[in-house]
Amino acid sequence: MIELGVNIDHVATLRQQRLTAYPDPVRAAVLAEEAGADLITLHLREDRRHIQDADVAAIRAKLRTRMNLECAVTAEMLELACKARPQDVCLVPEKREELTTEGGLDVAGRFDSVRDAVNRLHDAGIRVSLFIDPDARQIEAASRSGATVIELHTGAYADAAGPDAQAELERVRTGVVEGIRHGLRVNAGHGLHYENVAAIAALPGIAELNIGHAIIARAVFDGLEKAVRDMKALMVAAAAPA
Ligand SMILES: CC(=O)[C@@H](O)[C@H](O)COP(=O)(O)O
Ligand SMILES: NCC(=O)COP(=O)(O)O
Repeated sequence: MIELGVNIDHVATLRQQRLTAYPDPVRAAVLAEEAGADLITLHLREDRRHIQDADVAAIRAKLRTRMNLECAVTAEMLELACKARPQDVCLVPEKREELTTEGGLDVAGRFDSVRDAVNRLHDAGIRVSLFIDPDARQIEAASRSGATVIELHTGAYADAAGPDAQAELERVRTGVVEGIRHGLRVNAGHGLHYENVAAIAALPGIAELNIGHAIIARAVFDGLEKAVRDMKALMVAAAAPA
């Protein structure tokens, strides 16, 4: 069955905006699990704009499902990830000045450093996913790097309108087929919300969707548990039979 990873970064964004102790991303992670999240995703950014190092340890200790820790390919982050020992690490690109993650990791262009990072994380017993654009060259490089999972960046699909959205959906569909052809587990995420998720969840072979901003935004009005349950129900209803 298709899995939902709930990204709780933006609970921490709200906390960091005032440097208060609330809202607590650990509580958010626990509530999301209780509402049907299959895993919890969090992004420890180099600038620590939302998730903090202490959150990673606290959430790791509490989770009953699994943790998908997103981080950049840097010595500091790899060290922290190996120490935290999440079940999954998703390597992502990062720019300090960006509003949100722009595009996928350039695995083909940074091949040696990505392959070394994958090896190091595998040696620590951590499964590795690479957050990449739905692009045949990047998928091939991801497969050569030794990673067993890719997460296709759906931001371009989410931002597109009209016929462009259909073209971006086709890019993701082709990416899923290509990833599976390389023997990879194929996940997707970024910018997915209650109106655009069904078409992605319906792609045959897609394993997991990681969704944060839209769920946390919906939670303001509906509560986190309902926001998670409703997203999961949309995904499951749309998903192609295995
Ligand atoms: C890699 C990714 O898509 C998410 O981690 C997302 O980046 C989280 O939100 P911000 O980009 O606002 O940190
Ligand atoms: N990897 C994508 C993710 O975790 C969530 O992205 P978003 O839904 O917050 O855009």
